[in-house]
Amino acid sequence: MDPFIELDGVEKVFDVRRKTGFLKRERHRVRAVDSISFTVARGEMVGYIGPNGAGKSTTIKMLTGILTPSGGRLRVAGIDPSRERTRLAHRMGVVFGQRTTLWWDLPLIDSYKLMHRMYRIPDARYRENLDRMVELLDLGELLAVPVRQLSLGQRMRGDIAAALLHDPEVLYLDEPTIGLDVISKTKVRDFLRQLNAERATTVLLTTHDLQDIEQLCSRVMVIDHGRLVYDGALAGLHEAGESERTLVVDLERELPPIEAPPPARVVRVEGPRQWLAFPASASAAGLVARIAAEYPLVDLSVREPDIEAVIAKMYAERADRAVS
Ligand SMILES: Nc1ncnc2c1ncn2[C@@H]1O[C@H](COP(=O)(O)OP(=O)(O)OP(=O)(O)O)[C@@H](O)[C@H]1O
Repeated sequence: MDPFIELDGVEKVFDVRRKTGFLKRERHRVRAVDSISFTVARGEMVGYIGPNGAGKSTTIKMLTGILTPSGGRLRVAGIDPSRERTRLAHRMGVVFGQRTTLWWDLPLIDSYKLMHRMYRIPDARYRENLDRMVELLDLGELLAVPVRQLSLGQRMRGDIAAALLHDPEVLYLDEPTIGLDVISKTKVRDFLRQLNAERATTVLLTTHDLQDIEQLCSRVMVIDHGRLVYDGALAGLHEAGESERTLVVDLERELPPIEAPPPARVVRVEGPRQWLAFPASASAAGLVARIAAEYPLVDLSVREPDIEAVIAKMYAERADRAVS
């Protein structure tokens, strides 16, 4: 593996002053990122998720060199971002879903022309990249439109193109699909998939929309209270979250709750239909055989745990542990 992004025990502590009385201020420290270590290989597309205030944006700001870590070691392409931010700027692209890097009053194309000069992109490369972005992100008719007149989805596509005109090796995306309609989301996701496949651009993606992760990332990192609590395949989150699957059983008639072998248990009864929860890691076969032998079974289906529920459960369990 060629580690492109490397974090080793990285920390970020903010000193915050809080007003506690008329003239009284109290200082306290917020540990926004708490000893995080991970590596991302060149060409990987990784999801970086966590609840509000978990430390995602702080991590991205350190990766881009906007913030300096309070401790630990951080390198991107072998470069310390906070020390050599300008050198790294030519090799990375950043898109913040809630902010734009485009000039509000100018037509989209003028922002691109300004970036062409700012990043000193060679003419041929600029033209080639621009043509490609215009085609893939469907920007043709938007180039002459002032940015403030673009819809959110159009502006987001415009911002993604802007972040990629200089051919960065790594792209940081902070909520790239926030507020977009389904069609725009699909366009953005299709484009990112293609970019990653064709150019092997390394992508770190922060999102609250788990479909972004499901459709784009084979690896996901979960951060909570500044700590990395999971790093692995999306599918593995089910086990990490100790989630449950549901067996939906249709009986011939309304009956009292099925007596299932624990930990399986009936969680809902509606007429002849009953819902049984059982651990996602267990096989359904034994449970199904037992119910079929003892009850007048008409039909059944197994429902996989919904990934959002798994993650919500994971956060809730960690919060419980922190309190107890
Ligand atoms: N400049 C700052 N000064 C003081 N505290 C800060 C600063 N920036 C972030 N924090 C605090 O650090 C913690 C992590 O914030 P961060 O913005 O990184 O979270 P996040 O995971 O990106 O959240 P969200 O999903 O809401 O954007 C929060 O408690 C936040 O209040």
